[in-house]
Amino acid sequence: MSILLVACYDYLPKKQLNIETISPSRVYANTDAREGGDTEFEWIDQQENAWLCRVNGDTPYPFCSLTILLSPKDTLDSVDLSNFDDISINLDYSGDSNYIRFFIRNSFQHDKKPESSEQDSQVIQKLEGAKFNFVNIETHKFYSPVSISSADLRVADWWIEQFDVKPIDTKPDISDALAIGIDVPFPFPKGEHAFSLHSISMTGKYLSKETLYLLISVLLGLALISEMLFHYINLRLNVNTKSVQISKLNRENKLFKELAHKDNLSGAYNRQGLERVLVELNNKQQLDDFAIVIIDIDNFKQVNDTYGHVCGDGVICATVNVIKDTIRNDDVVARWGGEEFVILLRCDSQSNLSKFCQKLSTAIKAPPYPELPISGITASGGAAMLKEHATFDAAFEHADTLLYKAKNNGKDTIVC
Ligand SMILES: Nc1nc2c(ncn2[C@@H]2O[C@H](COP(=O)(O)OP(=O)(O)OP(=O)(O)O)[C@@H](O)[C@H]2O)c(=O)[nH]1
Repeated sequence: MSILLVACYDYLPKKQLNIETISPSRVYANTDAREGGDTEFEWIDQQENAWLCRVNGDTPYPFCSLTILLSPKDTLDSVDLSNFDDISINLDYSGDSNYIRFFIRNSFQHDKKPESSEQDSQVIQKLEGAKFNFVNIETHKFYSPVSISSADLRVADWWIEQFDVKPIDTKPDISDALAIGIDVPFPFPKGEHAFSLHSISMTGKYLSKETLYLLISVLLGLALISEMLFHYINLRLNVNTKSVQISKLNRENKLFKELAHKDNLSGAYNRQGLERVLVELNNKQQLDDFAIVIIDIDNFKQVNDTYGHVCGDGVICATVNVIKDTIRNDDVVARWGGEEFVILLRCDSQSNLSKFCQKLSTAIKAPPYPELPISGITASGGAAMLKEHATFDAAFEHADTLLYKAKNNGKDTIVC
């Protein structure tokens, strides 16, 4: 798109300015008669913008011009013509000059006020010091409308000398134009010179090449920034979605891990769960603060056989609930298998362990199963302080031995 715009720059639509040439309020004739010369200006037909300059030959530097103000005489506002690069002049000329001079007068601030006589009109006073941009055009070209480029304009040497203009200000400038005009450059041949001005128009690009390049650069920059912004927002959204997915996966992972460590039926830890707890306690070097209690429900086969497996399952769950209600938060209960449970109990002395065993035995026996068609559930168990054994396995074996002892001694007791 940008390349296309640059390539087609010359074919882009142009703006046009038609100079109003016949309004009496804008047209203004000037001759050397103002300075005592004898050159004469005469309208042939003012409506048709046709005039005559008569050079009588007694004035060393004769001049006779038609100046067209770009705004009415009373305001004399300036117009920016710098964006117009083509000037078309449709003029008929008859006379002996080889050149016609086209000029544009541009506002100029002089350090010193230009000299002008008291009698000079305000217009002349304002135009007096205006920069004189001009181009000489060969008269034979005027058989048809002549097109000139504003780049061909130069600043008149006489104007530079007359006002002692600094070099920096000697470049052509039509950005603040007050008037345009037609006259004959030096040497102005003696005799009659007839002019008939049909039209003057100027055309120019709406955008200068520099502005177009700047605009394209800005647009490309904006497009680039938008693109980057779009990708950034997309990326952020993706990251957000991914982090939501990751935290969901983490939650699910945690849940699955939890489930993998729990017994489906009773909700107590399973063997893997107990092992994990043991590893954690071992890492924290807290194992010695605990005791192990192994519990086995008495005559459970009979429960199953009498009331069915569903009832047996209920007894398992109820027993876990009783154990959970008896232990503290720091303690852990795991289903070791069948109707056998392992409790890790935070306990600092053998006497406290005995008290707990007694309490648990009573709690299991104390018909806590209103929803089940049975009562009189008892359990046997064995318990050991971990700190009194070299390893957990050794303590487990000892507790297991005590459990068997309890079973053999008539059940319904936890030995420690
Ligand atoms: N309902 C149910 N029964 C189970 C489950 N796991 C094991 N059992 C049963 O539990 C019974 C255990 O019987 P035994 O090992 O003879 O023990 P017991 O009848 O309690 O005898 P003592 O331990 O000597 O008091 C077996 O019949 C198993 O089938 C379970 O998850 N649910």
